[in-house]
Amino acid sequence: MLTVIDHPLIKHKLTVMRKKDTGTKDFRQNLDEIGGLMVYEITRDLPLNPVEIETPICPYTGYELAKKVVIVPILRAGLGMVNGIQDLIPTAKIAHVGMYRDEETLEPHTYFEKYPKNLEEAITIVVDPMLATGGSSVAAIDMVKKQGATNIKLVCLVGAPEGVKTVEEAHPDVDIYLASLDDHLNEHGYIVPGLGDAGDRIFGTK
Ligand SMILES: O=P(O)(O)OC[C@H]1O[C@H](OP(=O)(O)OP(=O)(O)O)[C@H](O)[C@@H]1O
Ligand SMILES: O=c1cc[nH]c(=O)[nH]1
Ligand SMILES: [Mg+2]
Repeated sequence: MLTVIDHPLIKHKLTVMRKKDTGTKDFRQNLDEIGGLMVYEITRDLPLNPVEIETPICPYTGYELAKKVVIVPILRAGLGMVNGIQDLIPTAKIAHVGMYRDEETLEPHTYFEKYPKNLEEAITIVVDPMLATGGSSVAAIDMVKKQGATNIKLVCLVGAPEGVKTVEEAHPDVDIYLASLDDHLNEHGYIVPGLGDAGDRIFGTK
């Protein structure tokens, strides 16, 4: 299922990121902040266990998260979303999936993967600012499923309808969250209106 998170703060910050004159520092900071704001929506259905505690006044049955959360950034650009999410879920473990998209074929190529143990028991949150053709996200979800992950969420900033369709068809069990569903892909596979190359803008490589 696709959820587009509709929030004035996210819209404001995403507009700053879309501006071509926004520099690396502000781009990164706004991405970080949007990651944090998206967490509320992403975590709305996290299961809880009851836990017995003592307040200063009396015994109380409270709650704690029932499952481990694993964040899986798709390198490089996905790294820009990790801090904002981890700030709110400090116990989250981080996996890494390194992937680049071939500029001609638009096919994803994997160059790194590293996971924490027991993904099958975790809530796995795959993050990448850009969902364009969907090739990278589908490949990353294939990889975490191979590691045993069953409860998977895909969190992107900007998505194209083409990419959403591709992920939905390949992985109908995965919930997709976006800050914006954009219009289309151009002839180079870039999202329109989009925000350009997220990795280059985060790391200042262009
Ligand atoms: O949906 P897709 O068509 O697969 O495109 C999206 C992918 O492209 C970008 O990564 P890129 O290959 O530029 O690598 P980078 O993060 O290192 O810049 C982006 O961060 C996604 O991972
Ligand atoms: O628009 C796009 C498409 C793929 N990757 C990006 O960084 N931006
Ligand atoms: Mg890039």
